[in-house]
Amino acid sequence: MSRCIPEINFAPYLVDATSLEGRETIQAIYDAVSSWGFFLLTNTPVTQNQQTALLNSAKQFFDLPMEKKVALDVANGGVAWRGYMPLGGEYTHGRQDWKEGFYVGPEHEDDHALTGMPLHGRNQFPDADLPSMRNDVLKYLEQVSELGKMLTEVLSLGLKLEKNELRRAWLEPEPILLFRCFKYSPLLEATESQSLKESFGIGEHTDFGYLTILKVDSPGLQILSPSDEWVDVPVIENAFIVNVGDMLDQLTHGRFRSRPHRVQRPKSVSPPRYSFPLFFDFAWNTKMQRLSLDHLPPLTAEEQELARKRWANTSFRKVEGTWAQYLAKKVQKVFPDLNLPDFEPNKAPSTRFTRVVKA
Ligand SMILES: O=C(O)CCC(=O)C(=O)O
Ligand SMILES: [Fe+2]
Repeated sequence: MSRCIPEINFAPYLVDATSLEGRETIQAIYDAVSSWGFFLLTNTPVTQNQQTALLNSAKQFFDLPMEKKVALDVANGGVAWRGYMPLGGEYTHGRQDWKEGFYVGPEHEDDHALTGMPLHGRNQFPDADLPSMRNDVLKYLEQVSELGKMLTEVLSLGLKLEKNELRRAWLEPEPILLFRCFKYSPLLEATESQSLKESFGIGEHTDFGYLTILKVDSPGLQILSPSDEWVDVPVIENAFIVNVGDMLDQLTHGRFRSRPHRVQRPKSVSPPRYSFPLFFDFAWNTKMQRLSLDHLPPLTAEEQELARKRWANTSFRKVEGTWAQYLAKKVQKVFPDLNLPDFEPNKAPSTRFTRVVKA
């Protein structure tokens, strides 16, 4: 097994999914998610212009004076969970992450059927100070979300299902999108305490849901290889890092792997690092049911044992109920004072601990 994360060219699939090269692309993605749980994807339809506009907007946002940013604090956005996340505001396994964030979702009108539910509602953009940011970010989100839908078709085909099967089952009427802009500031050798110097941008974790589609501007992301070694993910301009979340691992009986990763802080002499994960998730009311994959060769005993070990580290016990129930449980951790409806059946495997916000 190579020590490098698989790098996959998406172009042949886009040109003709049924050609030999198109089918090889589907197989390469299937192999990557079944081993590393991660891959680098080049030549996607997400335009270079949109990626540059997003990066520039995010840089300008994080450069705004602090009072402008805290005016958009996620705490003011309520359960929509949108806005500015200050430095040190999030924890992974009880340790403070060292990054600032800006959280975005699709802009839901007040009459949207799910407005008022967790993760739905309006964004908090700095419209007065950075009037172009709203459009730059939302357009990018739209394009990457389209990419997520295409990748869902690829996974469907890879699992020898109908092209539209997973899209219909998982993403209708619309996927849940949790989009984040992160800024990781370099270490300040002179002033920081030893424990802070040893901290991560984001500590070791697995992602929670379906699929993460990540853009980064510089190195820092490390993933645990199939042979359990930490390896650096190289930076390829305009490429995306795609990875499997815990729920996708579960739904595929461990055929696709949700794997640990972490982010190192930039060295003291480096510029800040920016990254843009889109947590591309199942639609709100999607029923959580393991796929019926009996038409595929069964997993080997070793693969099954690896899956069992992955899940042993989570609080996953049952796959049942709707995706909303898992998400609400996660949001409830952030907003414990909220009286959410009965979301009991699932013990969400929330590996990321977030700041508590008093309602
Ligand atoms: O910043 C990165 O490169 C990765 C971020 C990440 O793993 C996450 O937000 O879950
Ligand atoms: Fe992650």
